[in-house]
Amino acid sequence: MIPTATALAAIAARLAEAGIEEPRREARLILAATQGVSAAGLLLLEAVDPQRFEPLVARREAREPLAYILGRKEFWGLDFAVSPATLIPRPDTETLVEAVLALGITPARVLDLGTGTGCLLLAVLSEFPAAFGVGVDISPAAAALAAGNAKTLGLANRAAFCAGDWGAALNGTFDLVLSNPPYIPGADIAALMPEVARFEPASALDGGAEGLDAYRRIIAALPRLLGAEGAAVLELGVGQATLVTALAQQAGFNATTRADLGGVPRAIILTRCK
Ligand SMILES: C[S@@+](CC[C@H](N)C(=O)[O-])C[C@H]1O[C@@H](n2cnc3c(N)ncnc32)[C@H](O)[C@@H]1O
Repeated sequence: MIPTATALAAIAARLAEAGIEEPRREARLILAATQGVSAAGLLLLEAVDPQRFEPLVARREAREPLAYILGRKEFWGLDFAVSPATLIPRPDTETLVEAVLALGITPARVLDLGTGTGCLLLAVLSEFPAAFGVGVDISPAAAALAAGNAKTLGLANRAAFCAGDWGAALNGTFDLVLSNPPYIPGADIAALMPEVARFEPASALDGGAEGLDAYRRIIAALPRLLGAEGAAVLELGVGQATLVTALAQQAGFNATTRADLGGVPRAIILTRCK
């Protein structure tokens, strides 16, 4: 055992050396998780066991994302299990939940294409207690992860998850279609931070040559999947608002955008042109 303060300082120094942006905060989170206490509880621990934290610190030094190491990530105030099968939920994606709430509708049937952890669908279901949702992902492991999250969050009776290629296997229409598709141009992925480029799956990131492949597929499916009064809310990558708006308008949709906290148009809201 070593004194907690000594361990904290040593871990933070190693993480800083590895280029981690918030080394002390992450050191605290790793220590707390491995000693089985909360971050506040760590203050009361006089000594910690290095054997427990060492393997996790080594993984983080190698730039594996903290969320994969701890296996959890918060989104919209809800706790999600995460795994390398899919993207780690991002705060920017909460802009889509805000956009849904701003629509002023009460959706009964919600579809989430590329559901990943299920974070978007489950956050929206948590806001609409009478809604039922379907989440689809090309990765069976992601669909299973999302189903587990629905169960943990007490939403399993209102959510179904399946593996599939966007909406290809689905029949029927939805009041709300959500998607945070892969939208990074393929050639840009290698230059992203190591946590993303080396650890998050290409299937969750790679949007093809211009980053627009998934939008083309999803927008083409919307006329069939969206009810007459329905709305689709899709996440946008930086600088994609104009191009995705053009794709949506060509397909017969009105498009508006909503900015994230950084002022970037992050969500595009599509409704049928009347
Ligand atoms: C950017 S991630 C978003 C995950 C989650 N919705 C979120 O917001 O954190 C994109 C997701 O789309 C899934 N995906 C990629 N291609 C797909 C396809 N053809 N059909 C269905 N899902 C697909 C990926 O496996 C990944 O989970």
